[in-house]
Amino acid sequence: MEAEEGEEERRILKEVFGDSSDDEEDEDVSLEKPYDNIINPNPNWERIKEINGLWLCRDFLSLQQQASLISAIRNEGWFTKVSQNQAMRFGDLPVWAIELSASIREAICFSEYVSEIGGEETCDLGTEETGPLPSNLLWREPLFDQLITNVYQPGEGICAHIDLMRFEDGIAIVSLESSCVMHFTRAERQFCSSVESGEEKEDPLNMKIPILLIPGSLIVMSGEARYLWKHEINRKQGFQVWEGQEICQQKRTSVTLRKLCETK
Ligand SMILES: O=C(O)CCC(=O)C(=O)O
Ligand SMILES: [Fe+2]
Repeated sequence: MEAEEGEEERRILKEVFGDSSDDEEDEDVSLEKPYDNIINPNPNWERIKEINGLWLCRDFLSLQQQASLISAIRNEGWFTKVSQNQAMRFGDLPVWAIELSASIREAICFSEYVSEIGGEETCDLGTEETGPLPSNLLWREPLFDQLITNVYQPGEGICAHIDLMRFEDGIAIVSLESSCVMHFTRAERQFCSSVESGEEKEDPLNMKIPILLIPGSLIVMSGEARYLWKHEINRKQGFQVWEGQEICQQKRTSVTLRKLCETK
């Protein structure tokens, strides 16, 4: 069984990177490495303009890093049966998750952000107002001490929710294996009554904001995005639509990193 799994991993790596048997340069694609920590030197961050505190980095992990992260998760042995679809860790995280947290911090603090302040495009280096995480969260220690890995089969998702208050502000989600659309809706939806009919009409601001999470992408939520908006992944027929096309669903894995609130 283990030998079969090793064979399967080699087959996937070969599919992603080609046959590297005689190529010395490719020898660092090692299954032994917990997680390949060479970060993208220039990740592209996108501020989601409708939602304060929501940032998306589509090119956070290279194909190689995604493969080594998937391999590290698989090596944990958490998901040996199809019925196992979630694993949580608190406190001391696996080495690959500590390295992933370090990569998240680096991707945030070494990037330049294009943001719109007063209608003008400006480039800022991770300042409180413009970066994916305010500096008090970015530099806390540890950045994250709680991990959830979720595995979703086609059709499976997660209901609209706000993450529990026992977690601090500043939450990161890394997507792997396949794309999905995550929808954000305001936690307190507002209604206004129509004078004529007495019916409740939804405020136009009560939008549902779709975000495409591709494999290797990272989203970071803080402030309003974390506390005032719910997020959900509805993978029922008709909900996973992007640019007018229903996404072809496959197995998806995600890694959510959070920090537990201090207990008094
Ligand atoms: O799988 C995801 O992308 C989201 C997971 C999530 O929202 C959670 O675990 O709270
Ligand atoms: Fe969540």
